[in-house]
Amino acid sequence: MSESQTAVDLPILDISQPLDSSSLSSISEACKTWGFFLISNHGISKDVYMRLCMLSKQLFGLPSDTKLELGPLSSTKTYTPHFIASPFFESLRVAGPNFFASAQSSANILFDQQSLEFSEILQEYGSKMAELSKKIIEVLLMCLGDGFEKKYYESEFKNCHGYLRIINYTPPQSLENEVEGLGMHTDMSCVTIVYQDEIGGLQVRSKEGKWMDISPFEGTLVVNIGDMLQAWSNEKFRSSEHRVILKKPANRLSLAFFWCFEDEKVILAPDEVVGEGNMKLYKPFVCLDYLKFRENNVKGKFEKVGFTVKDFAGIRLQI
Ligand SMILES: O=C(O)CCC(=O)C(=O)O
Ligand SMILES: [Fe+2]
Repeated sequence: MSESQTAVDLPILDISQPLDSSSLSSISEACKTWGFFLISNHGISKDVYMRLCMLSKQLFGLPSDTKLELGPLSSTKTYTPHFIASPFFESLRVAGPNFFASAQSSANILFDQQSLEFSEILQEYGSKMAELSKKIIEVLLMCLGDGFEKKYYESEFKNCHGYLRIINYTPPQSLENEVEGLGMHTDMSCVTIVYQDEIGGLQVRSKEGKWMDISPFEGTLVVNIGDMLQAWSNEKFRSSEHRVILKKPANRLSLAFFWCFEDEKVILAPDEVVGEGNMKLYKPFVCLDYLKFRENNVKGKFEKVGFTVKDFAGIRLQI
């Protein structure tokens, strides 16, 4: 089957404009069906993106021993080396809200001379992502109900925080079989914003279990719903399984920004979000307890063992 036949057609939200009712309904629908949509006019210039890519490539090009000084066994634990997520995957985590300081502490260990450029650009990118995340949460609250952004933004989402993962996928040796760069998973965040390069390979699993391409689309970023928001919205939004397939013998770079509830938050869908006559699908749970639950399980393998947010806090009907 050709690529175009399996690509999913996602709505594009112009995040710089006030929302009209037709885009609100297409975003609602996409979040329900796919848990994914695209945003345009996001305010990240091509120049900032290119500079960040260049610096990231430099960083991942360093010798393995150097990178390992950042993790996973070192005190910083910001670097995830190959073979943890997959043989092709490596990543660097930069934590907010002070992205500058977080990037600087990694750069100090990696680079001999001070790399101010790296930290400055990450501060710019990270703070822009935090701003976008806030806007996206407001839009999603509007999707859930009239006036809900006023009602719930301050009381529920104001302590959200974000972190960035710069991901490098090294090219596979052979492309004869489909190669997974990152196995099937759901994100634990409220929302994730992904800047994927032109290589492609990000896929979402349909409710029927079919893998669909999320093709790169110039000028847009990919937004997806995570487990925290699936639970908080009582499944009005879907946290979909997704993965990355390596189809080309080329390096792939992506920037994934995760916007999450604070660790101590108790996640519980408000009655009004659940809606009259509907059942609550999740027991209240503490955010950090879910994160720990996921950490203690082997990464990936969602099909085999139950460890989604549904398994953790879902209310099961007695039949
Ligand atoms: O690399 C990508 O395009 C997506 C990465 C992703 O799904 C993740 O890091 O959770
Ligand atoms: Fe993901």
